Amino acid sequence: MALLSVNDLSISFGGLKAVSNFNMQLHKNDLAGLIGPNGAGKTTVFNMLTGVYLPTSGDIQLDGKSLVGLKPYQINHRGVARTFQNIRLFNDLTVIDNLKIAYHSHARYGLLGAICRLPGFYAGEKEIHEKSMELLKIFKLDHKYDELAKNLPYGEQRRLEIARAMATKPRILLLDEPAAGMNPQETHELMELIRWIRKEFDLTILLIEHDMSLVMGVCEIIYVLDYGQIIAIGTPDEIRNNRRVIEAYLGEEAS
Ligand SMILES: Nc1ncnc2c1ncn2[C@@H]1O[C@H](COP(=O)(O)OP(=O)(O)OP(=O)(O)O)[C@@H](O)[C@H]1O
Repeated sequence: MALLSVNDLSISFGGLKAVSNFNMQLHKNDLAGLIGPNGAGKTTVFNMLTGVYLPTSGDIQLDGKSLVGLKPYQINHRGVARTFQNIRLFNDLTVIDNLKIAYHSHARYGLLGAICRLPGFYAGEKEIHEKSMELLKIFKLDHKYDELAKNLPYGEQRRLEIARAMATKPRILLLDEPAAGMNPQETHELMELIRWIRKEFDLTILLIEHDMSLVMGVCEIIYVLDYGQIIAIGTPDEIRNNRRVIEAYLGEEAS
């Protein structure tokens, strides 16, 4: 059975049908891409998968259970985490505090434990600190744990955002344009990182990306959207040579 099964998902905004009959099956450990010209509907798909938008029709199932109608935090607790096209860090918090917030959303001690500073609170805090440092090490940000997020260079902010998503222990990670604003060297390192976290954390990854070197370099299966509809699904080689895909991108260049 597919881990994530998306069936005939559609959404309209007023008269605009932004996504029509979107279907997708992601299996455990898949590394998939979602591409398409500007305005094709890619982020809208992510927003439906994560509960930001309620689909007009269709279903999204994780392990056979519907996610439709759940709040974003509930979907996150079920195992779906994401990053955003425009980085959304807590800019005035330190690097490590950005991670601790994500861990706290899954902390075992309750509000009473925190307010009354019960023993479980201190044990929990120590564990969260240690886990945050471990994750920062993986993302090569441990030496910057004490810096404000806003002072990190752009590529590091993107890495911190992925680390924060990983702190919620997802089974599926959705990355919205992870290479945006990165130079070729940073993009190359990001590719390695994506491959590595998929393997290390036994993760399923779906990414939106305009950087074709990254998409073609890491994704095993690619879904192509144009005007809200899937126009092709295939391996990087199949997609590279697909006439409809080439035409969709040529149309974008011409406009
Ligand atoms: N909340 C909204 N209200 C109205 N229209 C919306 C809303 N969200 C998205 N749209 C429209 O839906 C369409 C798809 O937008 P979306 O942002 O999903 O495209 P995209 O493929 O992610 O584009 P890009 O690559 O430029 O980020 C666009 O026409 C957009 O204007």
